[in-house]
Amino acid sequence: MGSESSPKLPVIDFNKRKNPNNDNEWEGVKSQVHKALQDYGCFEALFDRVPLELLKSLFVVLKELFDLPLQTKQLNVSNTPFHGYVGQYPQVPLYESLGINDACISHKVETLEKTLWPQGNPSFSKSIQSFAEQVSELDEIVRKMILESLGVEKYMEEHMSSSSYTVRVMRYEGPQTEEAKLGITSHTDKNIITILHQLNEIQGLEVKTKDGEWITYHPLSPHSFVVMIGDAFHAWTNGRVYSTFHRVMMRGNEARYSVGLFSAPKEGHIVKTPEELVDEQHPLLFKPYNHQEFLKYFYTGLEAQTQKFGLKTFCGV
Ligand SMILES: O=C(O)CCC(=O)C(=O)O
Ligand SMILES: [Fe+2]
Repeated sequence: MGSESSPKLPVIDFNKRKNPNNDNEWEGVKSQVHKALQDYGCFEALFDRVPLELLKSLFVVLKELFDLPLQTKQLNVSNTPFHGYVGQYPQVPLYESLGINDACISHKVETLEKTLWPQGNPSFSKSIQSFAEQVSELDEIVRKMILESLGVEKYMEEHMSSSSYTVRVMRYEGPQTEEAKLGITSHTDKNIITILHQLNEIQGLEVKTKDGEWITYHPLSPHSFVVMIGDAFHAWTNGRVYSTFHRVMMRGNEARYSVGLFSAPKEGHIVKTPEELVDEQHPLLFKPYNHQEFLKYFYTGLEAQTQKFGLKTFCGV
């Protein structure tokens, strides 16, 4: 099958300054964002406010990080499941990742830097923090556009202040064969919004459409990011935006490196759908739930092993 007939993710250009004061420009992009997140739960964003030099230095420092001894990487622990060092799983032997919680807060990132490199590695803290700061602009724009599209922008401040940012860095070993091997199992993200960037030329991310077809992501530009809805935003919007299943499939000899910014409800926060989003046509889908408790339930039970939509079993109405 030629690439022309292959399905593609919607592409949305954020490169002109998207400013709420320029109504036409903002409204045009907003309706594209709303449609893409309703239909696909994700899109490819062209977003050039993250300098290429920063992405290059991030790539260099991530190679150094994953080359550290396993015992050193395992020093990055977290109370929240799937937020510290993750790897060495027999089901996904190619996968390794490391989470940097509160990635916009300098002393938190610097503490992790000193844990991983007691002699220091300022390039790590600098590039992680700059990435988080710059990409969080896009996260905020997308969240504002969705709240406005749904007529619930009055919740914007509360929505932003009840969430925090984690950066997660990923490495997928090349399987040394052209036969596709699982990099990461098909899953929906559990957080609010995920913004992913592939740091080298190695493809692998695949997104499942509502029709069950897998779309392979081929970034159009070095400024491409994938913006993806997580379960917490799906629940909060009462299903108006869709959290999509995705996975990584690896081929060939070379390792794939990617990085993501994950906005998520703060520890202890209860995700509760605003009453304005519940009516006869849109009955409540999920009862209010504690995000942290859901993560514990999901990652300690059998749910994580299956392809089921765990939030439904946890708090579906
Ligand atoms: O590496 C990627 O492109 C995808 C990673 C991913 O799906 C995740 O970390 O949740
Ligand atoms: Fe994911």
